[in-house]
Amino acid sequence: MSKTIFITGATSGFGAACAGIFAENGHRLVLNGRRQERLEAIASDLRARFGTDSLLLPFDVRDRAAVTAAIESMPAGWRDVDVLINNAGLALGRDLFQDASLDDWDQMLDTNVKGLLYVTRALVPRMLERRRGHIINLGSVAGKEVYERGNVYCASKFAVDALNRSLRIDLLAGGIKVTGIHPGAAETEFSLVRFKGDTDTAQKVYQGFQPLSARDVAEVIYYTTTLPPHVCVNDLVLTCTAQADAFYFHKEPSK
Ligand SMILES: NC(=O)C1=CN([C@@H]2O[C@H](COP(=O)(O)OP(=O)(O)OC[C@H]3O[C@@H](n4cnc5c(N)ncnc54)[C@H](OP(=O)(O)O)[C@@H]3O)[C@@H](O)[C@H]2O)C=CC1
Ligand SMILES: O=CCS(=O)(=O)O
Repeated sequence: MSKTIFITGATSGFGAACAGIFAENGHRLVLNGRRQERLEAIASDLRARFGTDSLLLPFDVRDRAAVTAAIESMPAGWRDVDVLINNAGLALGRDLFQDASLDDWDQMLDTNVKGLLYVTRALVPRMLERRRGHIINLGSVAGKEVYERGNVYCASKFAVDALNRSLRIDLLAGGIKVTGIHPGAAETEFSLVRFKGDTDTAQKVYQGFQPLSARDVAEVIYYTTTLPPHVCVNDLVLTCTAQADAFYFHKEPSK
């Protein structure tokens, strides 16, 4: 049965890979991100390859009024969202607490925590009316353990972890599934964003080991949506084989 899958941050990385895997499997998509031209290119590619129907909602998840207006503007036939993937997010900087930028902190907390809350709060009432829905929130290994210079990014992902647990309790009687997905290092645009366009520094993050790909993460997310209605993956940490936790990697020296 075709489901409606709402993906935030679908212009890149995990979000774009999720769009691809759900399209391949016959589902229709509500795609969000700030870069409208990328959303259009992804939707057009998926329509050509799989005949996928997509509704594009290009808004900034930090803008509460824009989130509400976009979700209220969804045509009637699109409002029954079966799976919400709260994926939009970012890290900015890798600085000691005392050196870090307050603007970076604001952007991380506003996107990773408040953006997730705004989108979820707008979609949950209809899920509860239908007694059906699956909310999948992208946390991180950084939301399970803190690391040096991770301070506010880690805090934002610990907040996601807390919200997963809290939502699961509050929505329990409504029959809504809540899944936390916590990837380790994955090569996407994440490090390029974190290091503000410094490609050398971004590439060094992934040297000496094979990181997860966006597709690896999307396949695991997709799997959690294929289980019977009475089965929910509550919390899932996935790393590449060369990563044990937020700190420990096995890296081969560069040749
Ligand atoms: N890559 C990694 O190693 C890991 C990443 N994560 C988390 O996974 C999620 C996806 O990251 P990843 O795919 O790697 O990174 P990317 O940078 O490749 O993708 C991030 C996506 O988020 C969107 N986004 C960022 N800010 C906003 C905003 N204010 N409003 C709407 N969309 C926004 C971007 O779209 P646009 O710029 O067009 O708005 C983009 O589509 C993030 O939450 C990240 O923290 C977790 C663990 C590991
Ligand atoms: O969330 C992303 C992974 S890491 O950079 O914090 O290890």
